[in-house]
Amino acid sequence: MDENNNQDGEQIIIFEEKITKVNGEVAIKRYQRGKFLGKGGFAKCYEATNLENKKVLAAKIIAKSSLTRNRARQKLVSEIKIHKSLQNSNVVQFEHVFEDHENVYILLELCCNQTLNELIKRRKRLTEIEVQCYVAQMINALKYLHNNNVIHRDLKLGNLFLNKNMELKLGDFGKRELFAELPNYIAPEVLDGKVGHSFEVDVWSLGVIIYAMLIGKPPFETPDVKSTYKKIKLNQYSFPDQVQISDNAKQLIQKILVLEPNKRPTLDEIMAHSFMNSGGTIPKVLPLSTLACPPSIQYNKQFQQPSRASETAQSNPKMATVRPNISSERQDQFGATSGLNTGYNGGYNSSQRPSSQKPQDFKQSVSTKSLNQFYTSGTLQNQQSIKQKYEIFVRRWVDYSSKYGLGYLLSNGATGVFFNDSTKIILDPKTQEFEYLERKGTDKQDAIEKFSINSYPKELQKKVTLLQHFKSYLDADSKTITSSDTNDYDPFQSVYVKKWMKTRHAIMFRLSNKIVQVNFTDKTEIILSSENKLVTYVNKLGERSHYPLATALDSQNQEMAKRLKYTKEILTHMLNGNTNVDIRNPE
Ligand SMILES: Nc1ncnc2c1ncn2[C@@H]1O[C@H](COP(=O)(O)OP(=O)(O)OP(=O)(O)O)[C@@H](O)[C@H]1O
Repeated sequence: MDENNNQDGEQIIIFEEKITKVNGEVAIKRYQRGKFLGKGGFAKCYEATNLENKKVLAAKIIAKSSLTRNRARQKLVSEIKIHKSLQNSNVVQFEHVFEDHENVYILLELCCNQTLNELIKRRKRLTEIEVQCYVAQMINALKYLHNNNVIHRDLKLGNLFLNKNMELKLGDFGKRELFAELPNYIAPEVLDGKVGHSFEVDVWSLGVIIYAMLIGKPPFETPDVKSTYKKIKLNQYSFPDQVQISDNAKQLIQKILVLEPNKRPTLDEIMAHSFMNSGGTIPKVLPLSTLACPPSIQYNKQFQQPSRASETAQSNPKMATVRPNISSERQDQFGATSGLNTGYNGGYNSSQRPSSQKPQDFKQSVSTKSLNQFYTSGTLQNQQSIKQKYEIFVRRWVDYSSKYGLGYLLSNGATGVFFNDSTKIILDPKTQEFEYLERKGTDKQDAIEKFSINSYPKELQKKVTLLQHFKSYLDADSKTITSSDTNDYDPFQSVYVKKWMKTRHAIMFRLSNKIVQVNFTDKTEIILSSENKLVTYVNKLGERSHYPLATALDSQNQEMAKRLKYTKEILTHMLNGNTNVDIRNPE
């Protein structure tokens, strides 16, 4: 591998394949190493661009020094041999292999949306329509493998990749050390060391995967390998009460997870099971937005039986009403933005206040005592104007900063995005006009430009599309938006998130109306209006109370006072530009 610097001083790493022709001439193919994708037992994986045709691939680079053991070499050879022979729309495409004196390079189809393992970590669990979509694709891959007499033997969430179009791709054909890691997905007969175990081991793992996708963790998970073995061998697992899944889903898992291999259903039987086959259609692929959040109600409607589509229970993630006739149309909500795909690391979170916790009327909710104190502090302005400014806060938010930014919905109905490049966008819910804020040069203030959602400069296309996707997600629970919310929208005073930061215990927003809002993980909230010298506290039950800022720290309400102190601390960090702090628990 050669290392060089480009004009900007960035390091460029090139690796080359030398091909010696029959006539002795040497041809060289060059690849530029790109972003690091991950590390396996033997390989480091990077994006790699073929400099001849600019095709971007995944390169698994294996140091020859790690292959000193015969067994490791044999396993690598068998991985390459098997993988090279496979071609299926749901199997990671093997592109090429070559070596130099240092490394072996395996070039594969790039799956830039990571694996289902990262997806589940991010999303916690998936909805049934998503699980059906992934199971249908897994079955397609497994049928192909089994028809070609290949047993994968190492099916797990981490080997199920997602490419830029969100197609599921089964990868990693290099089962090396069987017991190298926690054996969560391994079939009991494999653990027993029974010889001749067959295709049914993959079916078992598929059952474990279905369980893990729906429940959020594998069924036999324990802190140590020995207890997991024991649980698998005794087939000891249960469905937690706190996660609701359909009876069809439970039945399918129970049918698959049986100790006797030949009693497990075949792949065709799984495909014909009522979990996969009870009305509606299964999307061929899922929208990119599902990397961060569940598909919207509108999206799900397209795949439900017409009779079910009108039911209000759609918000229930239990969706077992799909048939296995896969819809041929791509239903990618992000369609136009698929070029935005890059790797994805990190978290997702969202906060939503039940609609019953809509802000109460200012007059009713401020106690007479605190109001008196407030009046005497001499800062009271027109009560109506306070109400308006004071009421604008962040109602819902989605942290997708690992890729794009923070999306949020304000209490006045406006949707905004704080992009990772610090530009901001805020959409007027009534006129469908948006403001785009960008800091230019050395300016201290953001420059504000106004456009309509139907006409804006081409370079804003990705951002507007993202705004719309954030909006459709944040609006998904229509109960949280009422027309009275949008009536609060004041076109002359558009409010947006100016800064935000997250700690282990809270997320903090600083709004352009000088409001600081902190949402704690225990659902309590502080809203600090420096302009009105007012603190609003939302307790764990969603009840709101208001305190004059001057006396709030000494308040009888210890719970609130602690959180206010915490707010002041993070605010100081935020104002000093330290957004990467982790402050002690507010308690
Ligand atoms: N085709 C691909 N596209 C994108 N990322 C990939 C691709 N193949 C592998 N990776 C990523 O590269 C990392 C290393 O891959 P590798 O297959 O070596 O890992 P592994 O399966 O964990 O290792 P092992 O084979 O030792 O179990 C993984 O984190 C994986 O997510």
